[in-house]
Order: sequence, then structure tokens, then C-alpha cells
Amino acid sequence: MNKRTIIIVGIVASLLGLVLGANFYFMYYLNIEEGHLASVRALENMIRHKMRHLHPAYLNRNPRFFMFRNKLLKNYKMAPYENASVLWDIANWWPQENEIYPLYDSSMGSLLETLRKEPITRVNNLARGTQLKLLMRLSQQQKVIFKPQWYPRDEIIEGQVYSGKDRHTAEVYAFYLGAVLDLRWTPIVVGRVVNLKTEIYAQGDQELQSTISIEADEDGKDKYCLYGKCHYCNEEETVCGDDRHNIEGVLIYIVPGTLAKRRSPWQRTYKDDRRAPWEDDMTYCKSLKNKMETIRLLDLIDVAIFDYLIQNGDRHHYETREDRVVLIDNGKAFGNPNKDHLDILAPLYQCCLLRKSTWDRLQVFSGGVLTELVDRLSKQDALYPLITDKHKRGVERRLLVVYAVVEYCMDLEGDKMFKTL
Ligand SMILES: Nc1ncnc2c1ncn2[C@@H]1O[C@H](COP(=O)(O)OP(=O)(O)OP(=O)(O)O)[C@@H](O)[C@H]1O
Ligand SMILES: [Mn+2]
Repeated sequence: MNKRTIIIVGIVASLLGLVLGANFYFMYYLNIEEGHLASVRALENMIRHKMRHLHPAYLNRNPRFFMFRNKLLKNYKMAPYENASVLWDIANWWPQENEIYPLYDSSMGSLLETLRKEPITRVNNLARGTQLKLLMRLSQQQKVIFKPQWYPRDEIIEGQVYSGKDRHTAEVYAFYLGAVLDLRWTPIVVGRVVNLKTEIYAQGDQELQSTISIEADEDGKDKYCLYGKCHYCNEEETVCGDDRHNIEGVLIYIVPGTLAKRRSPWQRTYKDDRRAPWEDDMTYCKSLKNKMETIRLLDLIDVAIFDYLIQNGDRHHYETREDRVVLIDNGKAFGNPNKDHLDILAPLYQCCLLRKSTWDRLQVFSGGVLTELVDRLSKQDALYPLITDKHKRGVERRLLVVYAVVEYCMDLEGDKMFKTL
């Protein structure tokens, strides 16, 4: 054999080795159990493989997005108003099942303005849930929930996916993301800079006032700090005003109607040394499919995608309105832009079911459009930018993971994974 032949044979042999090696690698991980991969690790490898071979359509812009973008921008555009209570009457009639507001409605831009502008006339502690929140009344009438800022936008929350306190702007982001993805199941939320002295303390009842400390700082100027009343509230952990007593927070419109709280089948144990059954059992969904209505399962799978994009890993319970799932409490999102918690997507990759409309919609906003559009919609918010560029890149990266997981499911189930319920 001459030198050239040896080189060619060498290359062919090593290519063969690579192909075989890679196949063995995949066969090792593809320890298929009734069509499902045996472990989360194997799944992660499979997803990584899928991500490397994503069809360009998932990476590029879909021209169909223009139509949606223009309508959305028009719908959420800031608009003046004359009578706030008329708008509140309208908005309180909006909810239908779990849809909190209509797809397009000429009152939306004005309604958002009422939440930004109307005077805060009464404030109480709201000891519901575990985190600090206040109940505010606007113009002596409309009740809203207030969640304050705890962290700067670029704070990185270490630890578990559910660690830390609320990230207030995540609630606003969730509202606009829900609007874009047509998961209009979130409450309507605006960011607002509020004065702790004149708008909260002065309008607060005695109980609230007793959870606000007023102390003189080095310059002898009063400093207002709120610690509130809730499960995790304590005098050491406070929200303090700046030199003009201002704090950032979000006003969350109260969803009219009755909400029912249910334990999530994908609940975490919240203990470092104990894992939940769903974390190790890739066939976990099989028994759920018999126990739970498909429509509920489809709702929870939509929720999983939504939560995965924003990295909310704290949906231990979910709430329903007229038997459909609502997206209440989105504050534990955007903790660490560098981390993706794939297991938030467990409902999707374990059940391999997805609402057809959700899948169609997700594909409209490929190629960077999703975060660009949420960014443009939220430009009018007092707290813009809601999240850092790193977090925006995180959302886009995770959208590709969602595409890859759906591709993985399509390999297993074909088109029958898509449902129209
Ligand atoms: N916009 C809303 N409309 C109606 N009810 C709401 C709204 N936001 C919150 N609630 C009610 O208040 C409860 C507590 O709110 P939320 O879940 O945001 O608090 P949390 O302190 O984050 O709770 P947890 O610690 O359980 O996560 C909810 O379970 C819900 O019943
Ligand atoms: Mn919460």
C-alpha cells in the first residue's frame, strides 16, 4: 500500500469508528422503555443531539410573525382614558374560563394606563401565599395585588430552581409573554414606582403601618422600610425606599371569579435529599393519562412550556378557574440566566402531548422574534427593561429546547401527539 492509500484507509476507518462509536453511545443511552428513554440524563443527551440538527425553520424568522406583531403592538399600545371605573367594569367582565382578557380589545391600552396612573387609596398586608404582598385599592375601588422589588435585575439567584424571593418584573414579563403566546391565562400586570411613605404608609391601615419601620439614616433623614406580614416575612428582610422613599413593584389585577388550588402532579419535594417520583420515572405520565382529563393535562403541558421559558420552577400548586388552569404567581422566574432547568419541561417530554394551537403559535415566534416582541410590548412599562439581555438570550435558548423536545416527541408519537382540545 502506498502512503496515500494508507491515509485514505485510515480516514475511512476512523470515520467508521466515529459512526459506530456514536451509535453505540446512543444505543447505550437509548435504553428504551416502552418507547421512552430510561433516564433524564439519556433524555438530555437526546435533546442535545436534536438541538444540533434543528431544522433551519426553527432558527430563522417566520414571516407569519409580522401579522401577529402588528396586531399585538396596536392592542397593547398605551392609550388615554377618561373614566377608570368604566374600564374596570369592562375588565372584570372579560374572563371566560381561564382566559383572563380577550385576544384583542380596544380597552386594553387604557386599562393598563389606569393601573399605572390611578391613585392608591388604601393599602393592607395580604397574608395569602408565603411571600410579602400587599392588597391595594385604586381610586377607592379596584383591588390589585402589589409585589415589591427584592433584587436588582442582574442578581443571580444561586441554589435550587425555587430559591429566593419573588422577582417582581417576572410578573409583568409573564403577562406580555402570555399575550404573545396566546396563553392569556395570566393576570394583567403593570410595573409601577410607588412611594413607600406617601402611597403605602400614609394609605395603610394600622397593621400595615406596624410592619413598616421608620428610622433616621446617617444624615438624619427618615428611611422607610417594609417587612410586611406573611409566612416568610421578618424584620430582618425589608424593602426600603430610596432617598425619595420610592420602591419598585408590580400591580397585579385581581382575577375575578373563584379560583381553586390543586397540587401539581410534577410537584418538587423541596428537600435536597428526597426526589419526587416523576423525577426518576420517565413513564410517569402513563398513569396520569388515565387519571386526569386530557384537557387538564394539555393545560399543564402549556404551563410547563411557559414556565420553562421563564424558568419558573416553583409551580407546586396550580390554580384553576372554571376548571381550566390559570397562570397565577409567576414571580419565581428569571433567577439565573445561565441555567436551564430541563425538568420543568417534564410534562411535555413525559407525556408527549401538546395542544396543536400552542405548537403553531410557538413556531410563529422563532428566530429571536419572541423576546424582541415582548421587549417592544413592554417598552411602555415603568419598569422597562423588565429583564437583562442575558435573560432574554436564555428565553430564546430555551425556546429552541422546546422545539427540540417536540421533535423528540414527534419521533416517538408522530402527529398524533398534537391535540385540538
Ligand atoms: N391576580 C390574582 N387574582 C386573584 N387571586 C390571586 C391573584 N394573585 C394571587 N391570588 C391569590 O393569592 C394567593 C397567593 O398568591 P401567590 O401565589 O402569588 O403568592 P405566593 O406568596 O407567591 O405563594 P406561594 O408561596 O404559595 O408561591 C394565590 O394562591 C391566589 O389564590
Ligand atoms: Mn410564589
